[in-house]
Order: sequence, then C-alpha cells, then structure tokens
Amino acid sequence: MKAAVVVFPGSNREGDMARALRQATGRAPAMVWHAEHELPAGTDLVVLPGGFSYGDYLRCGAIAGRAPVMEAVRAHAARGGLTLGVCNGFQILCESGLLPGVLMRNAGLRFVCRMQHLRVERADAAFTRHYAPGQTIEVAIAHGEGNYEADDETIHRLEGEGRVAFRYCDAAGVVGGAANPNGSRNDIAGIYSDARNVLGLMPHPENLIDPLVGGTDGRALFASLAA
Ligand SMILES: NC(=O)CC[C@H](N)C(=O)O
Repeated sequence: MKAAVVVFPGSNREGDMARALRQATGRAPAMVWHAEHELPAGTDLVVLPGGFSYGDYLRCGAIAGRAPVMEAVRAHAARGGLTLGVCNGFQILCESGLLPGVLMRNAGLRFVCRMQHLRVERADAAFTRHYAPGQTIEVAIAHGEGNYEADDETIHRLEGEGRVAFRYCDAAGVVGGAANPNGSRNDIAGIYSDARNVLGLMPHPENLIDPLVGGTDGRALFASLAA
C-alpha cells in the first residue's frame, strides 16, 4: 500500500494521519504539497487530512478544492484510486465535487471538540472491512463546519445506494437527537462516492489508534486500507 498525504497551507493533522498510515502499512506515506501537479508514481491511496486549509477563508475547503494538486487527485479517484478525506479533507472532497453536498456551520454555531460515537453503516467497503456492520465506535471530532447538507434528491440517492458510511449515534448505538453534534442531515458523519473508492468523514479515526491517547477504534479503518 503506497499512500500519499496532501498538505495544504493550514493543514494540521497531516502528522497524525502519517502516523496512523505508518502504523497500519509499515511504511511512511509520501507528503505531497498542494502546489504539486502530480502524485508520486504508484500511489494507491490519497489522503486529504484535517486542518484549516487556507485559513478556512470563503468556506472550509473551498480554496483547497481548487488547488493545483486537486487535478491529480481527481484523476486518481476517477481511475478508481482509493481517496480518503478526514474533516477538512471531507470538506475539500465536497468542495472539489468529488463527493456531493456541502459542510455548513455547525447548527449550534460553535466549534465542537469532543469524543463522539459513530455507527458503522456497512463493512464491505475498502475502508471498513475490519469493522462489523452496525458496530458502534468512539472517535474524536473537532470542527466548526461539520453540518452535512445536500438537496433531498441527493440525500435519497445516498441513502438508497447505501453510501452513508458512518452516522452519529450515542454510546448505545442509537442514532439521532442529542447524539448529532452539528445538525447533519440524517445524522450523516461520512459518505462514499458512487463507486465507494472515495470516503469523506468529519470525525478523526487517525487520532484513535493508540490506547495512550484514549482508544483504538480508529485503527480498523487503516487496517482495512492496508489489507
Ligand atoms: N479538524 C478539522 O479538520 C477542522 C475543519 C475545519 N477547519 C472546521 O473547523 O470545520
């Protein structure tokens, strides 16, 4: 597994992401600056990490979605290449058109930083095969604009095609209500592209890979990719 992590001005989770990838794959990912026009030859997995790319100006991910490197990321995804966007990376995937919908300001208009339970909606994608379908996991969230919104037709299509990857839930696995930290439609925490080779999610699995820092529920995502 050859992974590449794209770094934008203002990214801040690229180190955490690189560590999680190294733990799972046994090799350090390539770090690719946003101004590049190409990905390293033989890249299997492209990761857009979390952070505050371009200072979150305009709207989180809006400028990064148009960065020079995104042409190569788009071509990689179009070839069926695995592409993962976490938090700001999810926002960038939506802003670049690689995933439908948009991440708006959290419904409570506050930055939310806390532990959060998620329900794994399916475990047959390249990103989730080391989880069990319906499994409840606990990871971290840290975002100001995580409120997933799309038009009704898009939501129906995502639901109908089984493209919701993770939903916000409580410790018992119950979805909805106060367990939704940001107002996302249908409690959506992450979605797949139509071919399921692109995954965007707001929570941070890369921060839950070591018992020393609170848990290991994020590990299975990276183990799935490395398998
Ligand atoms: N941790 C992150 O990637 C944060 C994403 C974005 N800056 C937000 O606040 O919504």
